[in-house]
Amino acid sequence: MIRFEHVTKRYADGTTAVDDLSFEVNEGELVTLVGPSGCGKTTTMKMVNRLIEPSEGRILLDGDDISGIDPVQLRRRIGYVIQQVGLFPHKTVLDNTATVPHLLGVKRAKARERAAELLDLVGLDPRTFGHRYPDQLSGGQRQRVGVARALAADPPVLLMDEPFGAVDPVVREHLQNEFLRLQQAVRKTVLFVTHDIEEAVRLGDRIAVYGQGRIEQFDTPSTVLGAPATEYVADFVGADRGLKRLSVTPIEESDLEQPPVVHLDDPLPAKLDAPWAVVLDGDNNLHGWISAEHARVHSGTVREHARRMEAWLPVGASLKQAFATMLQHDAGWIAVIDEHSEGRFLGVLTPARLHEALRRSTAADARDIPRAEVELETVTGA
Ligand SMILES: Nc1ncnc2c1ncn2[C@@H]1O[C@H](COP(=O)(O)OP(=O)(O)OP(=O)(O)O)[C@@H](O)[C@H]1O
Repeated sequence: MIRFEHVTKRYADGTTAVDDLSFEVNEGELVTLVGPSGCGKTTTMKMVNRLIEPSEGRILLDGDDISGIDPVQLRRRIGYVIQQVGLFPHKTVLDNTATVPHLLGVKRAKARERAAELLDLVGLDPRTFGHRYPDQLSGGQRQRVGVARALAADPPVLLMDEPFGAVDPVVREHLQNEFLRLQQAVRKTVLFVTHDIEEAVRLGDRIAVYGQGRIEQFDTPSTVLGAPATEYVADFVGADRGLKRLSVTPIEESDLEQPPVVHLDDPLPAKLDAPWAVVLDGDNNLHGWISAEHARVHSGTVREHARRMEAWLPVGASLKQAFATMLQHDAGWIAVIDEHSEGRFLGVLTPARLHEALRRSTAADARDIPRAEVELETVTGA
C-alpha cells in the first residue's frame, strides 16, 4: 500500500534526516514509527503526502509513484493528524469536521450529517459538542475532532504525527484505546509517529524502531520486545521489555490448563483430583468454583455450595490483563471464556502457564512459527 524504496532525504544544510530507507506498509495495517527526537520520523511521514520531497529513492502508494501524483489529489487520499490539531477557531466542531468533504463537493447538509456520524465514532456526542468552538473543548476532545476530521473524506491512508502527544497520560491511554477500536472498524492504512515506545507497542501491528535516519528493526511489537535486533533496540525498548511483552501477548486457548469440572446440578463430589473444581452451568458456561475440601465435608448439590468466580477473562485478552486480574482478586488462577459463544468455559490460566505462554511466544516470534507449535523444552533448553 505504502512502499518506500531506498528513500534518502538530505536538507539544504547537509543534514541527512533519512538515509536509504526501504519498507512497506500493508493495506489496513497500522505501523508505528518510533525513535528518539530528531531521528527522522516526521521527515519520513511528510514525504508520504509530499510536504517534503525525497532527495533520492521513490515512494509508491498503491503501486503509483507519488512523485507523479498532483499533491492536492494525493492529499485527498491521505488523512493527516498532527499534535497541534489545527482546527479552525472560528468554526464549530461540526463544521470543522465537515470542511474537507464540503471542499470536495459534498453538499453542506450531507457533509454535516457525515461529520455528526464521525464525531459519534470518535466518542463525541454531536448534540453536545457539534456546536461548540475548538476553544470550548479539552485537549483530548480537540484531538478526537482532529481524528474525525482526518477521517471525514474517508481516505484509505492516515498519517498521524504524535497525535496524542499533548494530552496527559490518562487521557492519552483512553484515546489510544478508542483509536484502536476505531481502527478495527475503519481499517485504514496508518503510519503513526511517536517517540513513546509504550504507545508504539500498544498501537502498532508492526513497529519501525528508528536509529539516526535508519530503521534498526521493523517487526511486530512482540518480536521487537522479545528479540531486539540490536543493542540499540534493546536499549531503546528498555530493561522492562519483559513486562511490556505481557501487554502485547494474548492468552491463547493452547495456553490453558483443564482443571476438574463439575456441573451445577451434580451432587457434591466426595473426591476431586485437584484442590478445587470449576463449576459450569447446563450450557457449559462458567458459573464459579468449589473447593475439594468443602465438597468433601458437605452434602447436597454443587449449586447449593458453588462460589461465584470473579477472576475471569475472555480468550485473546493480554497476559498483562491476566496478571492484573490475578492480583486484583488475589487469585491463584483465572478462568478463561469464549466471549463469542456466550461465555463458554475454555480452561484456566495459572501463573505457571502464564510464564510458559510468555516464553513460548518469544521463541515463536524469533523463529517466525506459530506459537502453538513451539515446545517449551526447546525454549528452556531442557
Ligand atoms: N527543514 C529542515 N532543514 C534542516 N534540517 C532539518 C529540517 N527539518 C528537520 N531537520 C533535521 O532532520 C532531522 C530529522 O528530523 P525529524 O523532524 O524528521 O525528526 P523526528 O524523528 O520527527 O524528531 P521529533 O521526534 O523531535 O519530532 C533532525 O536532525 C532535524 O533537525
